[in-house]
Amino acid sequence: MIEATLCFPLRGHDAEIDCEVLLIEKRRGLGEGWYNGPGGKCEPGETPRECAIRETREEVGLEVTDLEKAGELTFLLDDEGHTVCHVYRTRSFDGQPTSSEEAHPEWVSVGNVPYDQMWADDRLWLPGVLEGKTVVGEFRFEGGEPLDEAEFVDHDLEWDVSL
Ligand SMILES: Nc1nc2c([nH]c(=O)n2[C@H]2C[C@H](O)[C@@H](COP(=O)(O)OP(=O)(O)OP(=O)(O)O)O2)c(=O)[nH]1
Repeated sequence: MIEATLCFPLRGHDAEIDCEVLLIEKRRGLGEGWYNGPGGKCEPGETPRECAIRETREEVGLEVTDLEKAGELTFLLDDEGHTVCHVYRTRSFDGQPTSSEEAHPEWVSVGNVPYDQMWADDRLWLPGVLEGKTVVGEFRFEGGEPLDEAEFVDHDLEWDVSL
């Protein structure tokens, strides 16, 4: 199974109207053209936390620290494990988000996340993650590779788990 990560940097107050999340518009690869958090596949020998920090640096030039584990998501494609994705959030970072070949960063109000331009499952778990909850989820897709062209058919979520 592919091991991957997502990191959601947050800034502002906890109240929904004030708080913003750094999303990227993905410019290539899986999920191209959609919004997501910075992240990507783990390299050999790398921990998911190290991967999330590296991917955020490579994609948007931000040095994130104090990552809090917020979720563990398993994506099944045609009943086989395809990707396990480790989800982090953080309020600690240095630098200014900068566009790269892979990603165009954008601060978005957490009440205004463009779920209609994201993976179909994100509206089910990302709001809770941005509110500070933890989640373990399983998401079933059907229709063959690539995952981002398969159909999202079913899910199972457990909240407030210890990760
Ligand atoms: N928000 C969200 N992200 C997902 C879903 N499924 C899924 O693989 N991802 C994430 C995990 C990874 O961060 C990212 C895919 O990895 P990636 O960005 O490295 O993919 P890529 O094909 O561009 O890889 P690369 O060749 O550039 O290394 O998409 C999903 O359903 N929702």
